Amino acid sequence: MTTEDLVAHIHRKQSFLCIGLDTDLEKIPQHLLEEEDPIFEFNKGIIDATHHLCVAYKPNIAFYEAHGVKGWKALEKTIHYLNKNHPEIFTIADAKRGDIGNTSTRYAKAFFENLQFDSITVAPYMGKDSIEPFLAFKDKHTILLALTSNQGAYDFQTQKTGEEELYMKVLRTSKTYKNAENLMYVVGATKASFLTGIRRVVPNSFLLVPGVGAQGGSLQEVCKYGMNKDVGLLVNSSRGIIYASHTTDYAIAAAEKAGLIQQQMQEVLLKSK
Ligand SMILES: O=c1ccn([C@@H]2O[C@H](COP(=O)(O)O)[C@@H](O)[C@H]2O)c(=O)[nH]1
Repeated sequence: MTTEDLVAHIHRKQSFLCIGLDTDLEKIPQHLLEEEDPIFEFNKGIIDATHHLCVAYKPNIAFYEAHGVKGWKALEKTIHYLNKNHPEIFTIADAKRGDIGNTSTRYAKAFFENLQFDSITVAPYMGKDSIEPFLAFKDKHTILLALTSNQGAYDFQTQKTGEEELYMKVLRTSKTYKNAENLMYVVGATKASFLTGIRRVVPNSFLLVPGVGAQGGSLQEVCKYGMNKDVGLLVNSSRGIIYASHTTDYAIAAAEKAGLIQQQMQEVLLKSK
């Protein structure tokens, strides 16, 4: 998917919501455990109820890998279901990969070619030759971890390396990579006050912003400091939406939560006109 397609989709739906499919067998409604593939059934219920309210879905790969072959099959079914029924929706494999170039190429093939995701999250720690193999795929997007939402972000990411903080160095250096136009960045909603500085370095890039909802980040603050002329934001909520109810009405409850966020996003978009 091109960035232009994503921007048009955001304006059409008046939403820049990404719903996280962090599907946990211990949290999904009990009745689904009787299904042959409870993870897929849960995801299908969430997608059917919420697809008109969001522009992206982000399965976190850990929740699938934890179940071995069964989990991987559920992931495969989920991405096929999305691509077949909602091809306009931007899909993010939250896999946080990255390795020496030869290996990164295999990760890229696994998620971009085999599974047909539109994007993947990648850790920047191993540098240029670990990231460029992902960037080589046309109309696929590599979402680099810049400033993450967790407390541990302060251990390394905000520490100075020479003149600037490590996350700033990640932003600035990655802009010099081949096919850098295919880059997006993860910035946690819990770090909204950093967004002004981040926008000085990457004014035009899309930011994937996790951390509203369960982690307490503020949508309003993220929009205030992070929005650009193309909106430039995909704001993710996982648990806050998909576990709004733990019983048979889980999909309706998820749609209600997603609808509230979409309304707030619409208000922001109208005001920014
Ligand atoms: O900095 C980061 C990077 C990734 N995540 C992931 O996003 C979701 C957030 O889930 P919530 O339930 O909305 O808190 C989850 O998959 C994380 O692994 C992040 O939170 N922060």
